[in-house]
Amino acid sequence: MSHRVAVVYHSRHGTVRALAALAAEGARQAGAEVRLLRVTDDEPAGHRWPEREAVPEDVLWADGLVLACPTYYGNVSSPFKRFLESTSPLWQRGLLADRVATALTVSTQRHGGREATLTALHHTLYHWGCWVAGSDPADPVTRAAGGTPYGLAADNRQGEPASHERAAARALGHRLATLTARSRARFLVSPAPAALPEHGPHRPAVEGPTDDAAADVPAATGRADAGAPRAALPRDASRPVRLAVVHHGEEAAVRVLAQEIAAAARAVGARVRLRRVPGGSGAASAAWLGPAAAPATVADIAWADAVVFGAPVRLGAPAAPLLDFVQALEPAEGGRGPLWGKAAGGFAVAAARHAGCETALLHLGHMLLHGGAVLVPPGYTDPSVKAAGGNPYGTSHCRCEGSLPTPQTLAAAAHQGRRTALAGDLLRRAPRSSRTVRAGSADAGTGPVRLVIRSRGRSTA
Ligand SMILES: Cc1cc2nc3c(=O)[nH]c(=O)nc-3n(C[C@H](O)[C@H](O)[C@H](O)COP(=O)(O)O)c2cc1C
Repeated sequence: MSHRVAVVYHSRHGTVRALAALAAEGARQAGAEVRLLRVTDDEPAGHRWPEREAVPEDVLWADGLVLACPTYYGNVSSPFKRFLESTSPLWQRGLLADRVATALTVSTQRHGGREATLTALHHTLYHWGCWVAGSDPADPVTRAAGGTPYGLAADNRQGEPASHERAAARALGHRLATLTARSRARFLVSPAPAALPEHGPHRPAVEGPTDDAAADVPAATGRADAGAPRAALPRDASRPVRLAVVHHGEEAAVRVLAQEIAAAARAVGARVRLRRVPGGSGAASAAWLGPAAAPATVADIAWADAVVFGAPVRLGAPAAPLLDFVQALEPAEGGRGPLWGKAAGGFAVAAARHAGCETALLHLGHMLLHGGAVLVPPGYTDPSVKAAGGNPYGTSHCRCEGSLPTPQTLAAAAHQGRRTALAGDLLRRAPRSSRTVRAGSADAGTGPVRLVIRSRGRSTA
């Protein structure tokens, strides 16, 4: 059974529809089974396009999604937003997570809110727990179509897109379907969450200078691996998945979150490099945190299959040294940089509850899309996310809750570490015929290695 892509569009005058149809064509060329579906316009005199009306169950059916709508006042058009909101009962049951998804929009003014619309569509996808892919920044058709890596942003041409936009739409559908095929090589396999650690002075979850040389040795004293399986990742014949955890900031909260993410990924079988971006004015490190991680290099990102970045929040964005480091990953024009095609995400530490953790993580996400990464946000894919304050964009801690992350936030960080490693492992593999692994089957594991097999709510309807 091939992978399934739903292309859902709203279009009043036909331009979005034309591009959506081309994205569907590109997805089919990449081997996907495709549904092209419309959201009905609310203009009584508007067109009634012939495609079937989308229903929430189409999202359930799909492994991959292209969300396509016009830009209205710098935002998602209201009929399309209504469709997104109609999925709420499925979202509440956690059934929309782990689709690979991308976005497409059209506006009349070149700078009239297209990027705002694309990123607004991403926000919904983060809440669903989907993986967010943009257009390929290394593909010449992306540059020819205006260069946004957030999806496709095209001119309003009354139903007749220009040839460079047609090519970009096809390429977007093709890329989405290719990534989707990888993502569903198997259902995601998540380890059972470890018991919440006790609050108090944090014992480093990853000890000493951490690098891949030590990475095959499970963390001996860490809390993140307590009760977690030792070999939960579906093993590739060649090597385990590699995760780089790159943080800036010496303060305890940042370091502890980075260590927790690293240890949790290591506990499910990933090789991990915990790295630090030096510079700036961070609070001094506490001695009990152990030696500082080695400085991050571009080679660490090139080595990794998945990356989690973290930093303190400064003025609503990640602190400048981390931004500098991510900027340095930008490839030469037309090339693929070290982030390209990899699973990526972030965590943030702010001074106050609403002082920029969300904006910092969204900002980081934009940068990662410029590198061609696939964003793997936590969404609400684990109870720990809501217990930690419910940030679906990445793990976040505010110093108003203490200098150290709460046990709930540590659990959310551990979940993000496992999830990002698992996604990285799937994305690095070539598509292959998949075997459905069902909860409760022998494949689900027995004894001390207990796996939670989470079906993605894939519908056969
Ligand atoms: C209510 C409304 C709001 C709009 N807001 C914007 C806008 O913020 N920026 C812009 O450039 N175009 C704006 N437009 C123009 C639409 O983006 C354009 O008509 C649409 O993308 C065409 O797509 P379609 O051919 O698929 O209907 C707006 C149009 C309407 C009807």
